[in-house]
Amino acid sequence: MPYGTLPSPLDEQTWRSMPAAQQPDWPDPAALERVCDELRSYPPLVFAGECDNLTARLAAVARGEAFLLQGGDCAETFDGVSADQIRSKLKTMLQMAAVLTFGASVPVVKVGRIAGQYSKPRSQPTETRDGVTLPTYRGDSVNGLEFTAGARVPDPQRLLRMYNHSAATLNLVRAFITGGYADLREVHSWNQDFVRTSPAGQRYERLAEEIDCALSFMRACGVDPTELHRTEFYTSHEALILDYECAMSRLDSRTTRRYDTSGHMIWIGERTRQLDGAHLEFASKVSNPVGVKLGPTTTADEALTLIDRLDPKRTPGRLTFITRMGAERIRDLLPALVEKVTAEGARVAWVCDPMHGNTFTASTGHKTRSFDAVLDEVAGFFDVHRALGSHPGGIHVEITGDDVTECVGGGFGLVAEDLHQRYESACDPRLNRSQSLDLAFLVAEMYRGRGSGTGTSQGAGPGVATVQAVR
Ligand SMILES: O=C[C@H](O)[C@H](O)COP(=O)(O)O
Ligand SMILES: C=C(OP(=O)(O)O)C(=O)O
Ligand SMILES: [Mn+2]
Repeated sequence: MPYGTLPSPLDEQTWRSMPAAQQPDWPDPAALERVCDELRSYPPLVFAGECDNLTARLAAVARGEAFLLQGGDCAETFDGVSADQIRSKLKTMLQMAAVLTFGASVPVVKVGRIAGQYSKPRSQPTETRDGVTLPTYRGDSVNGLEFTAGARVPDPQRLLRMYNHSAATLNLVRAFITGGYADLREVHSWNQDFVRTSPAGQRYERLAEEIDCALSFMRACGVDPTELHRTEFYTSHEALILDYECAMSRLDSRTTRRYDTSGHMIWIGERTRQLDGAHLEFASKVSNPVGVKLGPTTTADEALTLIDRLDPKRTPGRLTFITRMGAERIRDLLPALVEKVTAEGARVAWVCDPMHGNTFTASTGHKTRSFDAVLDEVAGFFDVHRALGSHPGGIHVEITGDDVTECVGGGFGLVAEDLHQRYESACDPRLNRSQSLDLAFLVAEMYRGRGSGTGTSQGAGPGVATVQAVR
């Protein structure tokens, strides 16, 4: 048994005396407590040793020896837990990783926003439609997306469903990863349903042929690429609902260190990274690799305090800074943070989230993002890190394997008027499969130093009005 009920100093509870932002207003605290007791009795979803392995991989990212691809839905939904949907997400991540590994000649650490990404911080506590005001949707772990008073009441039973849906998802992901689906020799099969219809698919197919040639060459040289049969794939989510994360934390019987066993990596969001807040306190007590989103208001001193609190021993791989400044501001805002953190001697992994600083409302009323702005933020991220000699360590993206129409631009030149066709996200707009692959190719070029790392924002694209920036 990897986990036991070793005596706990109750360290994991210290966050309770601190302000916790973005927590649901559970109507029945006793019902919540019963749910948490039940969660505490459940097996962990991940094993501490796996979290340590991911820390080691992220240490390579921090040292400049690997690249992080972290991606998936903005908000997973319970209805989305089907074999088809899980396969499709995984396939897209594997294709992006193949493009990056081969195109940029760098090991890629694959981390899904998956098997736990069910909780959402929101800008507003309420939402009004046609004169009716209800609490906002906070993710399937908390309330329902349907716009009815009943659905929007927070229900702690949903935390149990989050556990079960995460377990089912993780089970299938593990089966695919270890059972041969993720074998690099399957590089063509991930593309089967896609190649004919899409320029990105066709470009991918050419790359897959090159990979085949490389594998044949290795075999001809007597190198047995059986290592390629399996890959590593890790899970991550925003550690938002602290009652859940706390109930899922366990002491590792090998080391007596505490881990949040709801996922391999957790991150703290832009809205919950207060230095005196409960989220930071909780994260400081668990040994998983931790990410922190850094938005445009982040000061260098805040970044240094985050390092002191979360990574006092300066363990490479423990802390990942996920910057999300917006395409227009990254070149101005990122250098000071990187310079001060570097001067302090901290070895964090720097990762770019080019999604959350580039959200706006289209003329049609849809919350969207422009592919050009996403690309431009990544280009700015590369520009800054290249100029400062630090390592552009990865991307953190909201993507799906489906051909949705949620972000404008990309290979098919989606415009605002297209967005209604397949807008399926429960929260933020995701890059569809073709846009995700396009991005992977362009990032691979930037990594190799050939791409437009000096790009400028090309605006929102035709037919799209920037009505209102969304934080
Ligand atoms: O995913 C991130 C946040 O939950 C999201 O961007 C907030 O969106 P909102 O501004 O619609 O609340
Ligand atoms: C809420 C999110 O991002 P941020 O905290 O950066 O706004 C997210 O990643 O979905
Ligand atoms: Mn999001």
